[in-house]
Amino acid sequence: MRTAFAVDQIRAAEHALMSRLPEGTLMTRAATGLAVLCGHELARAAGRVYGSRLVVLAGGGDNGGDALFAGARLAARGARVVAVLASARVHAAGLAALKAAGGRVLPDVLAGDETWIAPVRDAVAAADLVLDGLVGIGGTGALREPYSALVSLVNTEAGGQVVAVDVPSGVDASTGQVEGVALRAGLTVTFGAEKSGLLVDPGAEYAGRVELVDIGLVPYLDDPDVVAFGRADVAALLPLPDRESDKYRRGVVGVMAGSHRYTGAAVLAVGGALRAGAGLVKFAGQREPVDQVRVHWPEALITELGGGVSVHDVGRVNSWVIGPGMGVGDDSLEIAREVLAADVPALVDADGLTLAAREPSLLRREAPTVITPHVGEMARLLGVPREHIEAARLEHARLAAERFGVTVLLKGSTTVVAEEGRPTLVNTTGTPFLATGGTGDVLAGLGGTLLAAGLSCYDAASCAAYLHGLAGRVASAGAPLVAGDLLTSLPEVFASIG
Ligand SMILES: NC(=O)C1=CN([C@@H]2O[C@H](COP(=O)(O)OP(=O)(O)OC[C@H]3O[C@@H](n4cnc5c(N)ncnc54)[C@H](OP(=O)(O)O)[C@@H]3O)[C@@H](O)[C@H]2O)[C@@H](O)CC1
Ligand SMILES: [K+]
Repeated sequence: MRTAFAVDQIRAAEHALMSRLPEGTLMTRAATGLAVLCGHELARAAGRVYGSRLVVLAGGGDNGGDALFAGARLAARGARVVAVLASARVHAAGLAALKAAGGRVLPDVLAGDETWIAPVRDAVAAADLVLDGLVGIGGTGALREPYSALVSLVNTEAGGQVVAVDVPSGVDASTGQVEGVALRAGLTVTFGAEKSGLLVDPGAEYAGRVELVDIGLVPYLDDPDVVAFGRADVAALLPLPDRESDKYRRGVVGVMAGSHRYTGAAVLAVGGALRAGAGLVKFAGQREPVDQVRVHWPEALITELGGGVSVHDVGRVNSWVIGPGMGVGDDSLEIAREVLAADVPALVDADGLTLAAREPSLLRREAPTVITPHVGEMARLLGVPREHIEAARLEHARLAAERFGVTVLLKGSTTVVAEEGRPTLVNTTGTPFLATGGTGDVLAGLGGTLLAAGLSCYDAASCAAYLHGLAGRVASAGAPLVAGDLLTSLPEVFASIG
């Protein structure tokens, strides 16, 4: 499991650790680790450290100090290092060390004219490696000049590897938010512990690969702010059938999905539930989706609603999945009320969420509830513009979890699972090719089966996101996928989890 922390947590741990160590120890540890990793990058890119070209961008705080000390170490190994100073108050000892090791300082960025641009651009374009020590966890708000101009220049001109020190400058280390410009790194070398903003888009995208340098902070950290599951975490939670299992013990999933317009949603949601290993799937819906589910999934038990047949006729289930393609009219609302009155865990998706935006009491349930909105649905639920949600995914997922008292799985470029009292989970599997119609229906079915098998909402949502993302990767292999491909990939994905 990867764990990540907010800036105030890092600061508290840093404080506790620093009080036990001679001054400068932590920066030495950080800069040493940074220099080693940069050395590897240079060896890979330029074949060797000796004679390679390095540009160090240094801001006015300790982030710049780390970069200057690391630059000094690489200069001592024969790298040709030039520093660009973005502040009049750069770390004095770091700068002295760099100069003593043979590093040079480029013309004054702060002179107020534009004479610095051409030499800095040439140096950045020719560099095997650019080290971004402009701003780390001390950054607040959008980057100011000249930091933002330097970052834009690196983003457009860098010819070699770009390494961010601790955090890419311009990315909020706690949230991953980017106001204005931020540095696009190929590698981020972070100190002590991962920062939450490195795991969540847009920050995660700017960070590139993340390497952690241990500086002894871990014993001083409290519970993580954000976690990401790995294969072993999912394997430990997934229920595998044993000799004692029968279909009822494995879990019975009720699926209420589809409508005369959207029959495919029902087929995909039922497929997701079956392929996730449900003991039994009971499908309830209108005639058209019923016909389609019957053809595609003879394994499902079917209840056709209407003509005096209601949700109650479905009988006992261990969980409900409700919403994909079910419609948002008054009939659908009535069905949603009946389903969500059941005393079993429920996963509410798609049209079910549109209905809940209309009638929030639908989500006020005694039994546990997972909601699986995409950004547009979340915008409707919370009544905020979708751009705000895209920019601040952690904040809005947590807000919805708190406001509605449910577990939230917010889909998108980074899928996030939020529940009060638990660290927010960030899903690291997936592919942009998953952004296509119907994939959410499969996810809903998958999550519903894990709920029926007895996983908590948090675990079910987190495992479903992980498995779904892996299925997307297997199905796409770098090419477009269709939602049905996920169903074909799921057996391989489950087998690989073991
Ligand atoms: N945690 C640890 O255990 C360890 C931490 N270490 C390192 O310390 C780093 C934190 O150092 P830090 O506290 O000095 O802050 P830092 O990130 O350099 O930023 C402050 C500078 O940025 C500037 N600035 C801010 N916002 C800005 C904006 N929007 N636009 C432009 N400028 C902006 C701000 O300017 P000012 O507001 O003062 O004008 C100031 O000059 C941390 O990330 C890690 O690298 C390691 O050495 C050892 C172990
Ligand atoms: K940085």
